[in-house]
Amino acid sequence: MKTVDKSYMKELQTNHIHHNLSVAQLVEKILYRQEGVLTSTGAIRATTGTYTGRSPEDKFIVKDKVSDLHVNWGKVNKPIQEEVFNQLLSKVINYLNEKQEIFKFQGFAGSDHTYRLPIQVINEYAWHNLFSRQLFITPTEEELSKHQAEFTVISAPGFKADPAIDGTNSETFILISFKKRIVLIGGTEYAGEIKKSIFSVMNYLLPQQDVLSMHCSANVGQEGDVALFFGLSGTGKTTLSADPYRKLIGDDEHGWSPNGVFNIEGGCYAKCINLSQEKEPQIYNAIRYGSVLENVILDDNSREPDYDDTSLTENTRAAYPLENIDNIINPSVAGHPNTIIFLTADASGTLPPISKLTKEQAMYHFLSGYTSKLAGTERGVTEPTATFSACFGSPFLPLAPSKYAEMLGKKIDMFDTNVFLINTGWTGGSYGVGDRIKLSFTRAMVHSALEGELNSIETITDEIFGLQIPAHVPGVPDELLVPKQTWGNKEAYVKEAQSLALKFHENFKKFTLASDTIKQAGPFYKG
Ligand SMILES: Nc1ncnc2c1ncn2[C@@H]1O[C@H](COP(=O)(O)OP(=O)(O)O)[C@@H](O)[C@H]1O
Ligand SMILES: C=C(OP(=O)(O)O)C(=O)O
Ligand SMILES: [Mn+2]
Repeated sequence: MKTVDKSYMKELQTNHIHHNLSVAQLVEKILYRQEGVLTSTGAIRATTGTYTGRSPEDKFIVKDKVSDLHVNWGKVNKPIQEEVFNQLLSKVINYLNEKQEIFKFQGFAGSDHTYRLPIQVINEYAWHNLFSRQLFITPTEEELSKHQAEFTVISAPGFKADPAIDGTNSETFILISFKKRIVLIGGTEYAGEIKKSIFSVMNYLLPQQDVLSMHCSANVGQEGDVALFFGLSGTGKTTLSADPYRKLIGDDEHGWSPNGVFNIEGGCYAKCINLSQEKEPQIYNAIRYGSVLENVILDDNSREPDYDDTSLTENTRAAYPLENIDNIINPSVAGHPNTIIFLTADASGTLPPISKLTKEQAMYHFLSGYTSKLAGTERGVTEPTATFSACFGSPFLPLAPSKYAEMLGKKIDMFDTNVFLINTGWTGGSYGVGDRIKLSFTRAMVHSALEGELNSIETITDEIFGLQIPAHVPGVPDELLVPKQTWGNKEAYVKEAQSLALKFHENFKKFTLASDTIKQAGPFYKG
């Protein structure tokens, strides 16, 4: 049991806290408090005002004796002083004390009992408390009776900071103190901050216990074969892990321990943009009583969601517990991965839709974490922007990327895991000219990879990226597999691909400590 400084709890008045309200009670509160409305699906719909995605610029880690030893300070992990944190904490507590009622959820992060973290979330809003209940792991009554939180999230979106006085970047702040074991959130109603901040915490704590924490989804096949899908936001983790032929472990955050893989969460947080029953039936059907729709537009009368309407944001979301998906594995633990898929939504349209990576290429691409940020999930991103996000999740990694990469490398070696790179982005040209590759084709590629159909198939070497492209994938036209063949203008293709190759090399310069074999596993084209 960790020692937790709970002195702040003394200042938080408790008589107005609703503890562990059930889903039904929370739904009732949300409606009564007019925080949200009931939709035709049975789900609640809430809107979040200005902030409809994460605010990475507003996220800080408290610099103290504890964090200073471990945190990889820089653009992602920006330091904030202890005094600044303490002052904001007491302001937020005063703010919450003035509320008539607030909401507390107690549960866990981590479905493997050996590694789980008892957490509590204190919310200003009932709908955020419902979100927390659905996204984290709900305790049994017995577990609840013994529950002692080892990390606390305090979320007070109605409290806005004054950067000049409070020392924040804006009115919004997401502050993590590893010493006090508190996440303090203010100014933003985007619910994703709540789950992703605990993910950041797990990315700090799990590696210390020899567990690799991963920004990936996971599922398990009929033979018990486990697949991981790494990828930044919008690359397809949630969509591709929901698969009628495979049991879902989780859609976003996992640990890989000496026992195997486990989900950190108890629910999913799916994008709703253009959601259809036909293309994504599992997710569509998961949206029902107890689910939370965020920034989805409804028809005024029928209250039917219009998933094509992006007038509030492209980052519309549905939060629901894992049990809302038909085929899941419960508890969300499984063995060691047989196959790892790196997902990238390449807006340049030059990476092959699927390629098989050598171990060195796997390490190279894991460290690179190339994708295009898609509109909506982060503040300020309005069109696809090329980005390199180490380990496919750098916004959430307090430690140096090499820490996670070393652990992954060892595990891939130990379990002889196959690794593929799948481009769920553009084909036939870059963003604006080409199209996003059809989901049905990506699904066919994923199936072939997971069924082992591509392990001994003939391959074509990509001249620019040096990637091994399978010459045939059942259910996918051959010409789609080689990007150059899909482009009308071959010269434009070469220019675009070479430009991306150079971006890879430029980005990789910072990994000075990587071995030569890994450094050499990058694109063939070097300028
Ligand atoms: N070929 C494709 N592969 C995966 N997703 C696709 C594809 N084409 C379109 N999409 C859409 O892209 C989005 C992927 O988002 P999601 O699965 O939520 O990503 P993540 O969980 O990695 O953030 C979904 O809205 C999905 O419908
Ligand atoms: C919730 C998020 O993750 P993802 O888009 O990967 O589902 C997020 O990045 O805010
Ligand atoms: Mn997701």
